[in-house]
Amino acid sequence: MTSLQLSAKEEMLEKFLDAAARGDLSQVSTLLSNAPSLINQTGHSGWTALMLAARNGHHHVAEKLLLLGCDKFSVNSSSQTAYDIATFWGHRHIAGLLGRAADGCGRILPGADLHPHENYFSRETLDRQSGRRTDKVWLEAKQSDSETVYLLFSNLSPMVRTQQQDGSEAQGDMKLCLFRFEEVKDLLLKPSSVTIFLGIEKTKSPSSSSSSEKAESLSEPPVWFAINTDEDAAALLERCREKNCSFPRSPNRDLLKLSEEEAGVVAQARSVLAWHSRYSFCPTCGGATKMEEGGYKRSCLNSECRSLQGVHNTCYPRVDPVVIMLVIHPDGNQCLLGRKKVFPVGMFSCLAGFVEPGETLEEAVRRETEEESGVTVGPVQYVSCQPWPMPSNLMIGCLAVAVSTDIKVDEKEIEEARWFPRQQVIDSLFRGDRSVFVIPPRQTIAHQLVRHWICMNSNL
Ligand SMILES: NC(=O)c1ccc[n+]([C@@H]2O[C@H](COP(=O)([O-])OP(=O)(O)OC[C@H]3O[C@@H](n4cnc5c(N)ncnc54)[C@H](O)[C@@H]3O)[C@@H](O)[C@H]2O)c1
Ligand SMILES: [Mg+2]
Ligand SMILES: [Mg+2]
Ligand SMILES: [Mg+2]
Ligand SMILES: [Zn+2]
Repeated sequence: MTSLQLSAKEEMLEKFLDAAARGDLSQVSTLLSNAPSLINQTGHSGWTALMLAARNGHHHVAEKLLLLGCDKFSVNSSSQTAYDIATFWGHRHIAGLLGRAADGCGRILPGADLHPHENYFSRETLDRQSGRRTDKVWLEAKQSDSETVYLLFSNLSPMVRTQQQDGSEAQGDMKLCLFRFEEVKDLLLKPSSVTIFLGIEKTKSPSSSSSSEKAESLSEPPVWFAINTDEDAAALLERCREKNCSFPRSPNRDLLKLSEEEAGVVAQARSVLAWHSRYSFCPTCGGATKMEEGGYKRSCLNSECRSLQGVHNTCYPRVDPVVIMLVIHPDGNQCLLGRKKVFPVGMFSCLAGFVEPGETLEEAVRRETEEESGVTVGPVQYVSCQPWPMPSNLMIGCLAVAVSTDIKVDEKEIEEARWFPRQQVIDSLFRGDRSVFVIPPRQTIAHQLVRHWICMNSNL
């Protein structure tokens, strides 16, 4: 492609985005009929036409873009969808349009917020195909298929390559190293390796595919597996043809640099691999176990073991539910955030805690808030959840309303907790002001809960 062609394309994109931002429906329609691929493209700011229409309150443009199949879930560099933007700028009619489920679910679940809140670590790019896990013949055939994709984990860390050499922390700076069967087949045979089936790549929407693409899509998309091995890490890195590869040492920080798609795959793979590494022996009798069902089951080898009678949850990968809550002051204008000693300087986050056996989510929110801050909580509302693969938590995000306001922290866990006025939260969240406090990164559900609260009532 020549630079002239490239600039003509760029010019057309600029025109298209500008028309969407101005609400010029006829120009948006004309440009799209000439170049349909413009629909999901972003400009320098990382904003799509839909985001610009949502920002400026152009309902008719947003409606047209949705009708033509644009992706309403894509996010800008601040992780905002068009829905977030419409809500933040107070364009409720557009937020309503974007939040509406196409199949009329709104009638069946009146009053429900049907806009799916997508958190980091939650995007599902693979179809897990759980039915295939018991098909040993199919799994074995797929393991040696030349199209199959392997992720390589060492000490539960995936091999990644870093794009930037300046130690940048930005999301997308890290990419997973992908391997083929030939490159890892020796590892599959090692008794100490654990190989799990992740799923099949999801196919793209068939609506716009040409006939040649349709023929191609008849063959099954690539299958993904993950291997965890205790082979020497330096020798493993030599297997990769890419430069700047490593196994990140600090998952809590480093795994936040992946793209949304790759983070979703890692959330699944790391949690299941961590379960295998922690549950080598049968929790019921202490006997040896064997892996089954593509890595989604471990069965005891002791034929007398009680875990073999009926269904035992010890045989399946564990998930630990954790409630995480943004507690709102009874005046509606302050929220409760706390800090642990281990947090980076100045950082305050939502309170959180493990759900205990025999406890509802609402009770867990009330108990943990009261334990950690001394504040009593009344109504609790679920917002969204986030898999947190360190090693296998499910963070259940809630808003809660306080009925008492005096703070008395549990010093064993929390160093300090405070009520933060809405304006201070806005300054930290949107203006990057670190003078009062620092909010956790946007990949955390804590950040998203705070953002949700601010956007919920904003009419700026
Ligand atoms: N993604 C986010 O935004 C975010 C924010 C805050 C916390 N988190 C995660 O939530 C998790 C729980 O939060 P917390 O530490 O405040 O919980 P918490 O307040 O319940 O306190 C943790 C303590 O509970 C005990 N405990 C009870 N059940 C446990 C279990 N199943 N596993 C481990 N420990 C258990 C341990 O003694 C542990 O030290 C942490 O692991 C943290 O990584 C994520
Ligand atoms: Mg806690
Ligand atoms: Mg606690
Ligand atoms: Mg607890
Ligand atoms: Zn057993």
